[in-house]
Amino acid sequence: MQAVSPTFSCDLKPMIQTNLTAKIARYSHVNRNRVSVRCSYKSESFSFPNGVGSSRADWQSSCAILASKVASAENSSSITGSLAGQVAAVNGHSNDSVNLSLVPSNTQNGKPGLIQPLTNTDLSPAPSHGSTLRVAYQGVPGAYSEAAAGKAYPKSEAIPCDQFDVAFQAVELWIADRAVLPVENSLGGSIHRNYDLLLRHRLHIVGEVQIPVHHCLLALPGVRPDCVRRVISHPQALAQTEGSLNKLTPKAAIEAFHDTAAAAEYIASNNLRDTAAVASARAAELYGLQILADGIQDDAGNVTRFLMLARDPIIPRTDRPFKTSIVFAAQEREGTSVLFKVLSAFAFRNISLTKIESRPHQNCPVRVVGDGGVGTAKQFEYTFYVDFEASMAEARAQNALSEVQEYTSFLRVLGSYPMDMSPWSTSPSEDA
Ligand SMILES: O=C(O)C(=O)C[C@]1(C(=O)O)C=C[C@@H](O)C=C1
Repeated sequence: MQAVSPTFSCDLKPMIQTNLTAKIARYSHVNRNRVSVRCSYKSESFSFPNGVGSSRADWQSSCAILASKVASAENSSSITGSLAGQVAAVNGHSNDSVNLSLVPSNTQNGKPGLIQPLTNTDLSPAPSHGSTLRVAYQGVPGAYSEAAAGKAYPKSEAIPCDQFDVAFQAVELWIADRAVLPVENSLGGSIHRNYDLLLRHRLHIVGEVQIPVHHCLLALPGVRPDCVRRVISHPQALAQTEGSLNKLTPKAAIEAFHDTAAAAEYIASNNLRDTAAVASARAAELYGLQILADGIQDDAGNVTRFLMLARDPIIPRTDRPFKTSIVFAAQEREGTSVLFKVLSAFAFRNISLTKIESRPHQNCPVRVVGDGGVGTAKQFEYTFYVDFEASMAEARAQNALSEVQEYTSFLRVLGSYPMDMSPWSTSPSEDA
């Protein structure tokens, strides 16, 4: 074992070690007495003074708890960076309701730098945070997901995460109280990754928000559209502006980026005069870019639907329109008719479906069927995601699901939640 501080010794996987060592070093400086750890990653046996188990999961959660103490000490001594106050309204949502200051920013030459999104090496339970709701979203400030988080939870602290998976984990590990993540766009279609993650994680859908997505083409001040050789953005945003980009920058290469606002920030921080980003007007303002073209989405009514996720479900009600989301896999013996039977269970009860999505079955994506002496047929296996317009508090929804259960090998209710019936800029739900 290698000692890294008087109170901490470990033999860790390098990535964890680097991260933790740096944090411990800083933490020790702040409050040396509260860190006392002895651990070993490879042998999977650890001894923490507070007593942790011996599994890898225990180890990971112990790392998380330890790192949270670091974060806690750091937070109480020196949270500095905040973009709050620098940001303007986006998509009709006033920024005065969204606090963007959670993640401490870097400092560059003594000045506050850019907010760093959470990464999965940062995940650790957060310290007590008072009563402000913390909402994880994927992207950096200026992303549409941040606007969605602000619409869903107007008085919240928005927590940027670098990946969708990190936003899920942030809620599971109590770093955040909610996550707001996109699932579909009216032009680009479904965001499949989030469907897969809904199944992999155990969070509940507690609401939905839809926001109009109004894209701009952004570049450094002084750059003309004909100088643009490359356009970067989130793949969904590029898909939603394909027609406009063909006209505006026909010769430019199109490249995918993590999120729209990160693309804008990348251009600004690297002073790229030949590159433009597809992003929001708020991203232009945040990162000091000019708007070369406004409203470049291929359909004026471009809208993205986001799910609000929490550790606990809400109690379904019947006094307002509710939607329920389920996921299921077919029972093998039901064969190809299972989808028809499931959909009939809703149709007979006059329950409208609003969405159906199929994804490869995570455990068994292909099933080998028969062998008539001419080779082996391979049948693709799916999990189906269905949204229907009814509350789980209604008998017709409960009866439909009892019937669906007969045809399925697996059925999970992802959530029963109020539909977003709001005009664009108001909050859809007080329950969630
Ligand atoms: O990149 C962003 O700004 C996001 O919030 C992500 C995202 C997406 O994943 O679809 C969200 C809404 C828009 O449809 C474009 C991109």
